[in-house]
Formats: sequence, structure tokens, C-alpha cells
Amino acid sequence: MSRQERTQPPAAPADENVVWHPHAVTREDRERLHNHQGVVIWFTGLSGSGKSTLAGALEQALHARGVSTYLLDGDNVRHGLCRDLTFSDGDRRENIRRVGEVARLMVDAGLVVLTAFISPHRAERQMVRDLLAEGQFIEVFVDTPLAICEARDPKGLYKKARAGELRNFTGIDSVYEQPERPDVRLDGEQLVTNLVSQLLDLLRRRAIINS
Ligand SMILES: Nc1ncnc2c1ncn2[C@@H]1O[C@H](COP(=O)(O)OS(=O)(=O)O)[C@@H](OP(=O)(O)O)[C@H]1O
Ligand SMILES: Nc1ncnc2c1ncn2[C@@H]1O[C@H](COP(=O)(O)OP(=O)(O)O)[C@@H](O)[C@H]1O
Repeated sequence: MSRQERTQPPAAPADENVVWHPHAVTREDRERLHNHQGVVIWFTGLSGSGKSTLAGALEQALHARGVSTYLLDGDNVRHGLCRDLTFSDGDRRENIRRVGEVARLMVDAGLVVLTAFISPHRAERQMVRDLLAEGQFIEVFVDTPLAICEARDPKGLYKKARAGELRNFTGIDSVYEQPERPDVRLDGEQLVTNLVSQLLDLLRRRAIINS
């Protein structure tokens, strides 16, 4: 999908009487103001893999370089926009659909959007990729073995899941489908500073931020 096409409606509304309004100020105009492109950096991985830590550290590094960012974090979004959703497969899908639409709007606003969601299913990650233009969705797989995530267990959730007190927990009794061709695979046991450097290099190579 080209960037031009993305200025068209993303999808048909449920009601045929709803009409799309094109507006004079475009995403390209807003990107010029920000002095960088809008893009989504989509972190996926098990609970405890390091998604929030890495997304937060990268956001700090980008912010310090004058980049306009916004971080959407799974735990936080589930306190508001998605507070009605559980961890059933259907609700996880709806969670990612809503977040994908919000991220798309933020890219349209010209922001560098960082997201930290387990997003365990390939299909729903692909769904978000399909919402965006070519190159606007960067999938970052935080590849940390389950045993390490479980040893970290900062919220005690793995312990609860193993004790049978928490159902549908990702990696225990709910699936995590590893990305087959992520844009980046990070070794989640490396130092956070090294991992952030790898991501900044990628953003420079893709001309999303200036060298
Ligand atoms: N059953 C179950 N499975 C997985 N995770 C659980 C569950 N219950 C609560 N939590 C907490 O919710 C955080 C994951 O929310 P997400 O919105 O990222 O999940 S998903 O993408 O819809 O699968 C996740 O946060 P992270 O540890 O930061 O990934 C957990 O703290
Ligand atoms: N690269 C890393 N090396 C060592 N510990 C890490 C690393 N990244 C995150 N952590 C630690 O692992 C735990 C889980 O990290 P977090 O970012 O909350 O993961 P997630 O958002 O994927 O659940 C935290 O205690 C965090 O400090």
C-alpha cells in the first residue's frame, strides 16, 4: 500500500451513510513539522521479556533527540481504552485491533509510536501491519526464553499461573506465536543499552530519524 493510498479511508464503515472527509493538512505536512516520519515500533514478546523496559528506554533516547513519540503500553492501555477486555483469545484480538487503530491515527499525526503488547498471535500482528503503509510498521521481537521471563517474574504472575490461580497466561496455558520474519529480533538477555543502540541504528538506516 502506498503512502498516497493511506490518505484514503482505511476501511468501509458499518453504516453506508457515513462519509469520509479528506482534510487539507496531510500526514506529510505534519511530518515536515516534526522533521521526521511517523512510524510504529511494535514490540512483541512474552510477559517479562523486556518490552516495556526497552520501549521506555528507546522512547527516552528518541525524546532526547527531539523526536515526537508516544508509548502505548499493554498494562496501561488495559486501565483505560481496553479496560473491558479479558485475556481470552477473542479479547486479546480486540485489544490489538483497538491499539492498532490508535497507533495508525498517531502515525497519521506524524508521531513515532512505540507499543509494548504481548500480541501473541501472528494474525493480529499482521492485521496491524496491514493497517499501515509499507515501512510504517516495524516489528521488534523481544526474544527472551520463557525460563528467563519466569525467573524475572516482576509481578509474580508466572508464580500465580503455575499455581493455577491465573488462567490463560501466555507461555503457560495460552499460546505465544513467535514472529517468523520480524523486522528485528533482539536477544532479550543483552544489556538494555546495547539493545537500544541496535534499534537507533535501524531507525537511522531506514531514515526515520536523522543520523
Ligand atoms: N493471562 C495473562 N496473560 C498474559 N498477561 C497477563 C495475563 N493477565 C494479566 N497479564 C498482564 O497483562 C499484560 C499483557 O497485556 P497485553 O495487553 O500486552 O496482552 S495481549 O497483547 O492482549 O495478549 C502483561 O504485561 P507484561 O508483563 O508487561 O507483558 C501482564 O502483566
Ligand atoms: N535486557 C534486560 N536484561 C535484564 N533484565 C531486563 C532486561 N529487560 C528487562 N529486564 C527486567 O525484566 C523484567 C521484565 O521487564 P518488562 O520490561 O516489564 O517486560 P515486559 O514488558 O515484556 O513484561 C523487569 O524486572 C526488567 O527490569
